[in-house]
Amino acid sequence: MTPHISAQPGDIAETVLLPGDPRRAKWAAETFLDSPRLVNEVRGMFGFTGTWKGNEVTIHGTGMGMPSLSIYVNELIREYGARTLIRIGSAGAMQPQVKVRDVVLAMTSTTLSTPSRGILRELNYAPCADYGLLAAAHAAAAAKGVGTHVGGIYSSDVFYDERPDLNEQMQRHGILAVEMETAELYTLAARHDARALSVLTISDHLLTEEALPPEDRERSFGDMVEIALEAAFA
Ligand SMILES: O=P(O)(O)O[C@H]1O[C@H](CO)[C@@H](O)[C@H]1O
Ligand SMILES: O=c1cc[nH]c(=O)[nH]1
Repeated sequence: MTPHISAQPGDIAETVLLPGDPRRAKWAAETFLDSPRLVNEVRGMFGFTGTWKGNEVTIHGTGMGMPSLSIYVNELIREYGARTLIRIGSAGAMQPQVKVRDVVLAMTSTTLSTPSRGILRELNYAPCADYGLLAAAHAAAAAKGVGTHVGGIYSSDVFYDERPDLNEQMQRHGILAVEMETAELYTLAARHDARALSVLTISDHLLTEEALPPEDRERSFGDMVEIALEAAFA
């Protein structure tokens, strides 16, 4: 038990899928896992453990933003032994070829800062995905025929951005999409010798200003859940 997770030792699988939204965790567990059982609900942050094709999987919310994700990922890795951590998140497209509902596999993530800045100090550390997970997710996405993009994303500390000049530079440098957690997830996984990947679905478009409603973000991104599960056990 930790300050934020009430699961008993053994209740959390080595493979953990990590949506920001705890209600996406509930939906994904009830939709894709066999025999899902609630293992955490401290602060309303749901975690469920079940099986997928006979493999044990936990799906646990992280909340929004890197400080919140950092709490859950530290506890999942250090106290519960999680070894494969795959974020299943929503993101805003930053390039015209990236469409709403496309999938983005984050190879790396640019940031202004992460909670790890305190230990990395002046180092511009480049967080990167686990290559095996990335390659397996790409193969799974291709087999599904989902519109998929692989490349760099931006992990922001704010949803309501007030730096259009920075977005312009990132668009110029090929950043595919913006979300709020991946840079810290990859940094923590590297520090603890775990595997990590972010599989994202585009929910908003910064150029066209399209935006999906909350219920779609919670309950309709099934392709990314299946891609994450297939990658985890490839
Ligand atoms: O849909 P989730 O996984 O929460 O991800 C994205 O959505 C939230 C903002 O609406 C941020 O957490 C961002 O990273
Ligand atoms: O535009 C968006 C969409 C999802 N998540 C973000 O952080 N930004």
